[in-house]
Amino acid sequence: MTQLNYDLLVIGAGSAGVRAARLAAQAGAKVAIIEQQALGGTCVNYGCVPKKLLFYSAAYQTLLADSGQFGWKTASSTFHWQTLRESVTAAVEEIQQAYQNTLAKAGVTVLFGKAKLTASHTVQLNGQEIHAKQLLIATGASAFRPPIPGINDALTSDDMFCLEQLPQRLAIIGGGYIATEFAGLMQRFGVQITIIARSPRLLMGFDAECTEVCARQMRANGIDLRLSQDATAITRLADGSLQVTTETGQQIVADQVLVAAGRHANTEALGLDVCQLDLDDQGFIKTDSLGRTNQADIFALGDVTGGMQLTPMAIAQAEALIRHLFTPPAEPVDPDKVPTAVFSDPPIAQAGLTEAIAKSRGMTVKVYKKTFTGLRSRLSQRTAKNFIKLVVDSASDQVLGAQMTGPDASEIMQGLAIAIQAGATKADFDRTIAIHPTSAEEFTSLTEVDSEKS
Ligand SMILES: Cc1cc2nc3c(=O)[nH]c(=O)nc-3n(C[C@H](O)[C@H](O)[C@H](O)COP(=O)(O)OP(=O)(O)OC[C@H]3O[C@@H](n4cnc5c(N)ncnc54)[C@H](O)[C@@H]3O)c2cc1C
Ligand SMILES: NC(=O)c1ccc[n+]([C@@H]2O[C@H](COP(=O)([O-])OP(=O)(O)OC[C@H]3O[C@@H](n4cnc5c(N)ncnc54)[C@H](O)[C@@H]3O)[C@@H](O)[C@H]2O)c1
Repeated sequence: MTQLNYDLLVIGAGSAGVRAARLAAQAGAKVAIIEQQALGGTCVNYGCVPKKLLFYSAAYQTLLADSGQFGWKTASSTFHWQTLRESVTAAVEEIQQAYQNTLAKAGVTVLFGKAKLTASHTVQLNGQEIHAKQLLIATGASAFRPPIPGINDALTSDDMFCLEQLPQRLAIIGGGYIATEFAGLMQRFGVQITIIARSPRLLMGFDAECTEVCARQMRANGIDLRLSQDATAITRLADGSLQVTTETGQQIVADQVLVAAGRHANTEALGLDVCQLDLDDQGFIKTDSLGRTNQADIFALGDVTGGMQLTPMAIAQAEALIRHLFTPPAEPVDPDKVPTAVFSDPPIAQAGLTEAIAKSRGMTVKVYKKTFTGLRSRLSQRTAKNFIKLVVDSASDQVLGAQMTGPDASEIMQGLAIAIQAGATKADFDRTIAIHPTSAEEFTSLTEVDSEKS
């Protein structure tokens, strides 16, 4: 059996693993990274990147539908899924290649195959034993299938990117990021959507008013939202369609079912028992804020550790760990400062604290918010409303959080996240000169609302 030795061995070449491996190699360590599928992990291959490309495609539906009011005489347009799917695949392959080049340039050895721990410093891969002084587990997460009869007939988000053809009717189980994003995309591509969500509203971690504005618009777009409904079974009917039954006896018939009920840690068959790593009650690897596990020299980062399952979070954790190992001290990532967006239709974005979180921590806050119609809707005649909100600490005037539902929310929020990170006050927002005419300018002129009365 061949033996290989490294300073750091990374398992999983997704957002967390690739960043950690590259930085460690640049700091002078002898590093190898093991990947069982494609470089780039979920974000590049089955997540952020292909999803956002579908999102851009879906936006054309709106633009084309409204173009007449803006003076364009267009021939009737049709949507061709296979063309989009092939363009997206080609773009993803280019990014995989860019990852390969980046790792090679940094001097990281890339090994393909499924890694399994055989001792706390030893991994088995394709019949080889690999030893490392330090081990980093960055194996990510995959779609969780709730244990209900027929669940194996459901698709996961991974499957959505390789569909041969789009279904006419899609039932989506779940009310989080993936459910709302795919509902919006597929609806724009002409698929009839029903969402079956256990929660009383969509996107429970987001501001309730933001999600309400989004849900109202989703309904207006024709999406059937069944909230507070727990799916209890999926049954294949005689004509090949699938029927989802809920706890309250509702029955939804569709051609395909997408399960988007959260993601579970990729730790199965990894051999974690040989090093007695502590896991939480959902199976995620327990770490401290710098990625240290209960075992010396074994670290874990990204989705496999639970918490905020976002690419920038995985990358920031990797940067903090490598700083801790090579150029200490390192500052852990502050989850309160992680902005996020849902690429739903309309999109939602937030930075900092929501009103509910701030209040649950006993903070006294002032709330500023506004519902308005974007200028574009004046010509398109759309009824969609934008909603924006600022949460401000009453004592210091510091802006604790910002939220938005509406077009470009994610792009606008990235700028606001910088202001919040820098500790800007409401007075700073107010004395900022607007860029006119934009939706973002509304953030510079918000007046207070008594959130208890509104
Ligand atoms: C549909 C979807 C859309 C998303 N959209 C966004 C978005 O818009 N913005 C955002 O910030 N986040 C988004 N995310 C979340 C984001 O993709 C993840 O948070 C991020 O990819 C996590 O990175 P990671 O490195 O922890 O894990 P991953 O990227 O999942 O990487 C883990 C890698 O480990 C490999 N692996 C697992 N086990 C083994 C083994 N035994 N041996 C070898 N290799 C192994 C896997 O094949 C995988 O490549 C989305 C996720 C999904 C599913
Ligand atoms: N734009 C982005 O940044 C983005 C996009 C997609 C995914 N992601 C990441 O991926 C993660 C996974 O996405 P997700 O949408 O699968 O998870 P999620 O945690 O966002 O939502 C899961 C949803 O499934 C529901 N649910 C759970 N068990 C259920 C059951 N048995 N029956 C019915 N409903 C059930 C929950 O109530 C919740 O609404 C997200 O938490 C997010 O971190 C991020």
